Amino acid sequence: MAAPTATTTPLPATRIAGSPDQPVVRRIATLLAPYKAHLLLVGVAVVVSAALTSAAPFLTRSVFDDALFPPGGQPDMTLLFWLVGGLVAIPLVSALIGVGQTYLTTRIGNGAMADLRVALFAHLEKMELAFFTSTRTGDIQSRLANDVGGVKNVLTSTATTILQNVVTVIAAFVSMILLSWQLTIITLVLMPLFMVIQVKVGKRRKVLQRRTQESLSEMTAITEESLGVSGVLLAKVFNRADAEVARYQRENRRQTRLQVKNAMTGQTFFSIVSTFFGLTPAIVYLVAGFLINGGTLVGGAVLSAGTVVAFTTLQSRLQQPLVQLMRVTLDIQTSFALFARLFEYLDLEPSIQDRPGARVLTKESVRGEVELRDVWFRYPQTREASAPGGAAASGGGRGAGRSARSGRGYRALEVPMVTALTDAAGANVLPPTSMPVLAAAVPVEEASVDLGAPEAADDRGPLPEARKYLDIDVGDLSQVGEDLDADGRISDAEKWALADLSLTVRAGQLAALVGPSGSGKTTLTYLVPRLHEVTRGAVLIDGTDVRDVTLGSLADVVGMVTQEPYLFHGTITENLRYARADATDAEIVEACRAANIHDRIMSFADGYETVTGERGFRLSGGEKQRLSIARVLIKDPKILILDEATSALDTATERLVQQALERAMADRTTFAIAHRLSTIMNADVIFGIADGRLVEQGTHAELLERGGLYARLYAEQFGGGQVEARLADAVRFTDGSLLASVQGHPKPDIPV
Ligand SMILES: Nc1ncnc2c1ncn2[C@@H]1O[C@H](COP(=O)(O)OP(=O)(O)OP(=O)(O)O)[C@@H](O)[C@H]1O
Repeated sequence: MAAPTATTTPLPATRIAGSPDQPVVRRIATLLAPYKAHLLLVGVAVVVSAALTSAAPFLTRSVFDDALFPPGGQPDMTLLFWLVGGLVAIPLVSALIGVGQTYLTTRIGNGAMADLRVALFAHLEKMELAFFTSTRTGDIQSRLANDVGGVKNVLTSTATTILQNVVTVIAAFVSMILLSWQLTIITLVLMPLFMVIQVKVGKRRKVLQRRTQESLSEMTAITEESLGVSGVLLAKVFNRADAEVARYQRENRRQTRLQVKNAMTGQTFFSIVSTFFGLTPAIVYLVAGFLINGGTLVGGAVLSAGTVVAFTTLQSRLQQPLVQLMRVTLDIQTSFALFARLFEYLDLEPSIQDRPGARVLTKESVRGEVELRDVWFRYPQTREASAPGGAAASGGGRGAGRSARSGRGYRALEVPMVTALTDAAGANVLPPTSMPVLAAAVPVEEASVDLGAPEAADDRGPLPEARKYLDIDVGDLSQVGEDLDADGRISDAEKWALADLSLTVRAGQLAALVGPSGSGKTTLTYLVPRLHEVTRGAVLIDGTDVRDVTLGSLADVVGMVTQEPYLFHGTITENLRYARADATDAEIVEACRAANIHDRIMSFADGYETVTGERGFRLSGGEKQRLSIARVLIKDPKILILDEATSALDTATERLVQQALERAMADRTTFAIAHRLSTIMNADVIFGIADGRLVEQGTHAELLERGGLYARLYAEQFGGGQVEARLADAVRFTDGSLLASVQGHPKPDIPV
């Protein structure tokens, strides 16, 4: 079968990134739409207080021209009382309105911000796994925290500030024209120039803001990577703490520089504007003198002392809102950079989601047969939400690689266990449909599996004939795929993680996946719960394409015990109830007993209420594995995917984990990425995977007889049947004996 053309999920055209500001404005408006009523109230408050503020200068004029210095000569005290009363009432009422207005705007702003944050969080939860393996956690966190926080001001007060100031400016402007249009022209003559400069400053600030946020992202990412338990451990082990500090310091300096630049951009401009407004009253007095002297007032209007005083009062009142308006406009322009970053994430289309009309898979109705039919899969290209800076994926930090591929210890090949599974459903499950495909594609002989020669026997300690298989060179095994390249099946340009793969596991069977490191075993298992989506072909459960059922119901049916079990910071009970919120205490204890972890839990001072610590770091690898097995038992899925990961276990806990796994595998379809000989021997079917292809399948006996990939792996990894499993601190032999090792190398002189 020819390799299908690659179909990577394209990044949907971002409607916001790089587009003009207009769509952003509309989206911000959408964000504020639920708060229409509040906004209306704020509008009323703004107009009322602006009207009151604008009325004040007219009262002032009357104080001078009608009450204090009336044409008749004597002050009019009654009128003066009324006018002073008005002048006192205006600031009082304005202050009260101000309190209400602040309450409303704070509610609107914080509410909209919370909505945005939740929308972002919910959207990110829907993103496919591949997005997270290629995006740094710190970048995601930074957008949720720093960027959303950055737009807070815009959402909280900007709309009101604009409205308030626009109304004030308009009212003051109208009043000024009413008082003297000539003087008004003097005051506003430089405004157009100011506006042009302001737009330019805004553009510069926007660029700076984007860079500042990217730098903040980088800082968050560094913190997240370096100050997490794993990061600290890594830094300590490699003595890189100083280097980590230097990295953080460098980014901090950049951040400081950007912040200062950001703050200083436009300051000169604002100083000039303020100076101009400060000088205006003096200019007004001078021009007033010329106007009065030259008799140039149109229509014989009189420029009274009161008018001049009222005008300069208004003019000085105009200054503040005008400057504020300019600053706010600048803030908005700047905040667009933040909104754009946020909307970029919101616009990312999850590449794996429910199809319209997808049906619900009920646990009760599922038998658990799993078929992979002509499956081709390649990892999608990294999606970068943020082009400049590339913090999303390309960041040169050490985390980029780490998050893209979780680090794993050495392992030449994997093999399973299970003694309790006595399913008699037939050992070889090669379905008639896939048989020809397999035969035509990669019969094991054709795959030219070159596993390299076992190391020469030496005489280091006991069981020399077994020991020679313990130091397999992973590189040798990884060459398998290159042979396929030579056959032209997988070209260099199109490196498929899985290619032309068909297999079936019947309900209740145990299927062991074996093959060299990087051959695609994990990838294959991830296709079943749709953590990754097949590029071509299909994965079927009981004959139903997994794409035709809802993701939620699929997750209910498929359970996983991964290599590095994840526990969140919380109590043991909370971690276990994550599988099923309504699990009773009795069910939890029962699952823990079955997973061989109950007694250990009870030995902790706080028992089931023991806090597991960040990512369960307070627990040993074996304890975490058993807890994660208990968790999957509580979930009770029909299909189980498990990675035995024996290399993380020590001799003391390995047996406990093995027993727990045996119980977990019973009565359900199981895909085991097998690391134990007993699992392989007990498997109903063994699938040999090399370079993303199924190169052979059958039972242990069949595959041994065939003398292909499995036979070689069996000889080298399992010492031809003498090695049961490789553990963190020893090698366990099938006869029960142990050989202590350091980093996988036998140390016969260390007694176990
Ligand atoms: N998220 C990813 N993005 C790109 N490539 C990936 C990703 N995860 C795995 N790969 C690649 O896909 C191939 C198969 O990897 P996979 O983890 O499935 O192998 P494996 O057989 O489970 O290996 P191991 O036994 O070491 O766990 C490898 O070449 C690996 O580098």
